[in-house]
Amino acid sequence: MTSLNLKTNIKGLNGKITIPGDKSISHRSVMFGSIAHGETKVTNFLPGEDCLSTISCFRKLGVTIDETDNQLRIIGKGFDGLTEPTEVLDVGNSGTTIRLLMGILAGRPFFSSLVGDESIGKRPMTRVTNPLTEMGARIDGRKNGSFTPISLRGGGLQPINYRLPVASAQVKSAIILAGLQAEGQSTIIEPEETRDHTERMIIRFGGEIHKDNQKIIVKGGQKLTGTTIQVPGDISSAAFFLVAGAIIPESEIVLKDVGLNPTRTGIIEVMKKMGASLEIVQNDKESFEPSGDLIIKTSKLKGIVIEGDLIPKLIDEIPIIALLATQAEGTTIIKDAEELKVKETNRIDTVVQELKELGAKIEATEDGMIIYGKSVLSGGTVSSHGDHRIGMMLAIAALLCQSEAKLENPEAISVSYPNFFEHLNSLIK
Ligand SMILES: O=C(O)C1=C[C@@H](OP(=O)(O)O)[C@@H](O)[C@H](O)C1
Ligand SMILES: C=C(OP(=O)(O)O)C(=O)O
Repeated sequence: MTSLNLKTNIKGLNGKITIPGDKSISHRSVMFGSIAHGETKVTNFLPGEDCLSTISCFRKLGVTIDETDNQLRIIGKGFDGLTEPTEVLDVGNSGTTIRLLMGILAGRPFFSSLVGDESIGKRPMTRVTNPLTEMGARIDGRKNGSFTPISLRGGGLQPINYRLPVASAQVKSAIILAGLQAEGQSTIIEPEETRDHTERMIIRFGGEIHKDNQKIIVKGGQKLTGTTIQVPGDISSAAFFLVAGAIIPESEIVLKDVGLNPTRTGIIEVMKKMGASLEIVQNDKESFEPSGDLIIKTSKLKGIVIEGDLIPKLIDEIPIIALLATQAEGTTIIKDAEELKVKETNRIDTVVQELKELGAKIEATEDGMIIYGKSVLSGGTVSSHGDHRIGMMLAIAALLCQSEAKLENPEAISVSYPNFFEHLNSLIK
């Protein structure tokens, strides 16, 4: 583990950056390319560590995947073409990889075992293993099947009618992927709408799925066909520069080709409500995932309440929204965000602890946090705690710090944004 001296006391972030590919869509492009028949070509694939873990797992399942310059060529042989792995499948730090992969493996009549890093070892898996077991998969794992390492023997799945106990796109997607292999029709009801990239992928790969508000219906036994996927920029990565542009004096940043799927744009809604000077130029090119350019300028902000069905649409952006709120006049309250406790870290605790260290006035609550603005950030030594989003949030916070700031374990950032510091430095005069 290393530490990095961060840039502090900056005025003016100016310029244009092209945000790297969306992590959720990159994962799914590998998975769907693998379970479809024929060739899939992916452009603007995110070469972050999480997505590389997904590639590595599918190669171990017998799929040929060529990767050059953020482009993939995947030779899919259908669900039936996946083969029993001779090695353990290592998902690294990636919750999306393990949970969606279990949905695919649940339908495969062979044995596999899954492990991940220390953080994955603390994240709950029964939310996925319970419905998959109900469908007929045989799954076991540490602490009565709750945590990795996990072993799985799939095949012979029955369809399911399932009401999700938590709003989670990973759980929904795992059941959809198992449902595609079940005998009959499955129905999934989500408590709040979550990101719908899996549903869009099925249609892009020539399959069928029906959505009626929060009710999703998927038929088993469908044959998917390889296609081309152009991955848009990741709005969750863009979020760091949206906030940086809004809070650093004398800034104007253009973010090119950012994904604008309405199930992901909660951050835009929040920033506009807080008074940010944010312009959206929607791309008109026809795509299965909408995108556009975002232009952000230094803004005068006010505190707001963030809660309810907006939370799943900005769940990964809450750490950086907390920083934004420290620079708004008045109080910001974030509620209904208990899910933050089971991410790469307990993000309620890590955000509060690290922003406090820099001088922010912020307190944790049972389901979120309260941030009192506007506060002056001083400086100090902070840590990513091995969580990429905490690391990037702290690097942006440091830009406002009046004295030195040091980040421990900055390496974690390469999980979702390997060239983050290169992009940040290109905007500093
Ligand atoms: O489906 C996905 O790609 C993701 C869903 C979300 O997790 P949950 O489903 O656990 O909310 C999100 O936090 C994660 O970064 C990516
Ligand atoms: C929670 C995240 O990812 P995952 O669940 O895939 O580890 C994230 O990227 O913020």
